[in-house]
Amino acid sequence: MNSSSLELLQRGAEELGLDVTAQFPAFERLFELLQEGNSRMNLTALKTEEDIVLKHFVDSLTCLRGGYLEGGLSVVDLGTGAGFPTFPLALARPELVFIPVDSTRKKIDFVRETAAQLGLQERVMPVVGRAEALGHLSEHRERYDRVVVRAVASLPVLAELALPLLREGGLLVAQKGDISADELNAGRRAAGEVGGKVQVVDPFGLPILGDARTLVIIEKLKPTSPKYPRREGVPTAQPLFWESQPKQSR
Ligand SMILES: C[S@@+](CC[C@H](N)C(=O)[O-])C[C@H]1O[C@@H](n2cnc3c(N)ncnc32)[C@H](O)[C@@H]1O
Repeated sequence: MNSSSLELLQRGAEELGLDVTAQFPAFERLFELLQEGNSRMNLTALKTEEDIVLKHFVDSLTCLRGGYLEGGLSVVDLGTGAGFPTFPLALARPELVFIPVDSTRKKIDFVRETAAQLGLQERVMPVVGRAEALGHLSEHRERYDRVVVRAVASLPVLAELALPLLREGGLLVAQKGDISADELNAGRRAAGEVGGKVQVVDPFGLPILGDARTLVIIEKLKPTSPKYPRREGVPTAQPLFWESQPKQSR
């Protein structure tokens, strides 16, 4: 990465109250591995250094707003893709343990290899699978402190997929774009249905670029009914309380 990209990374991080200068070599290695991986498979549509720095690295770091990811927590990254937001968060917060989850095996293989290359294999432990299935397995159900999610689905879908994985008192940290009142309303009702409550809605601008983002925090208040998550594909095809809406990833 060139020096202006590193400067952008630090400027973006500073806007979030972070100093990532000590992690520059690791971010540079992550950038290289992403480019190598992208030449073998389609990992990300973002190709320029500036886009990757701002729209992947800094964008992922915004999940740290509000301090909901602090302390020695276990954090599921649901629908991690090429490892976002896991990698930037794991580099910035050495006390967190991540369980990146994705239904696509080749993406999880990439995340596992990248974690090893970055020396993060002790606290980045990827799992291949669909949230609909993992949410019913005793080794994953109601086990985790946090679920973090970026660019995967609408809020009611995220509530149904994530809340079963959280222990009581755990939090879903959903990083969204500009969320509509209808989506938020459906998300609130869905959260209630699966044992949670929307506690915080925090709209903000992506550092440097200003693109609209919203951090939505849902707290798990009581056990999720065993009927959730519904079987594979149903949460997305028929989102709770929002059935007429189109599929959405941000
Ligand atoms: C648009 S990508 C976003 C990836 C990453 N979070 C990011 O911000 O770059 C969505 C990812 O979620 C995964 N995904 C979607 N639904 C899923 C589910 N029900 N269970 C597990 N993974 C899922 C997809 O395979 C895909 O890799």
